[in-house]
Amino acid sequence: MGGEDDDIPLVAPTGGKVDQPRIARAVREILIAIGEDPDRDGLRDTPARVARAYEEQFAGLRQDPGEVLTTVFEAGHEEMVLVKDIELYSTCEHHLVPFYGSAHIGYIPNSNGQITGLSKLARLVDVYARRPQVQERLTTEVADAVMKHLDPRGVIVVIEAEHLCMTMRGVRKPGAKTVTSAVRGDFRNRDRTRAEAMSLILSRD
Ligand SMILES: Nc1nc2c(ncn2[C@@H]2O[C@H](COP(=O)(O)OP(=O)(O)OP(=O)(O)O)[C@@H](O)[C@H]2O)c(=O)[nH]1
Ligand SMILES: [Zn+2]
Repeated sequence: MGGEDDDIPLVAPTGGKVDQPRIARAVREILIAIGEDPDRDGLRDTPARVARAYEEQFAGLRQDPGEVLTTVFEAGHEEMVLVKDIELYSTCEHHLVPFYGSAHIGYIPNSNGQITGLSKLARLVDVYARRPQVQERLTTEVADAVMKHLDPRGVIVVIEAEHLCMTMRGVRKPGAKTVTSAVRGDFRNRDRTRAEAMSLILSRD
């Protein structure tokens, strides 16, 4: 890669924030490169706006999944807990365009009956979704975080998503859905447990 910005060091932003001025400069460059006038009325504020949007879109890079799953109760419940249809929005790391869909997370608490707040599972999805991602890694990262922080007997994560990089450009196949799963512990070892979770996930009511 050449260009006048070669002397800018490749360092991660500090202070828990993205480097907004740097993003704004880069977006201005992109606008020029596509043949736009970055100083016309409609675009003048766009570089700064994109920088602010990226602050939110990539906030997960600076969040610790362990902090999200801290609220752990002992409820004595040792059967499956399943939160389904968790809406998710992420950014494809190949094209930096969105992919979006639903995540479903089921787990079986350990013999201490340790459970977490239901909202924490949805927050966990956001921590990993708000990063440049591929769907497979998003799925395994959520599963591994639940295993690590809740120490359950098993976890299953299923994600269904549509990728705008396959819809608005490239192969252009609107409606194509990618389904990924990650199973750990009892969900991996016991066919009936996995089948029960899948039938609950696939039931549409
Ligand atoms: N496995 C996987 N692939 C993804 C994901 N998001 C996007 N892709 C794919 O990443 C691939 C990148 O392929 P490349 O050939 O390097 O890029 P490209 O020339 O833009 O490819 P096309 O999209 O086919 O035009 C494409 O096939 C995308 O569909 C994802 O979450 N998981
Ligand atoms: Zn893509």
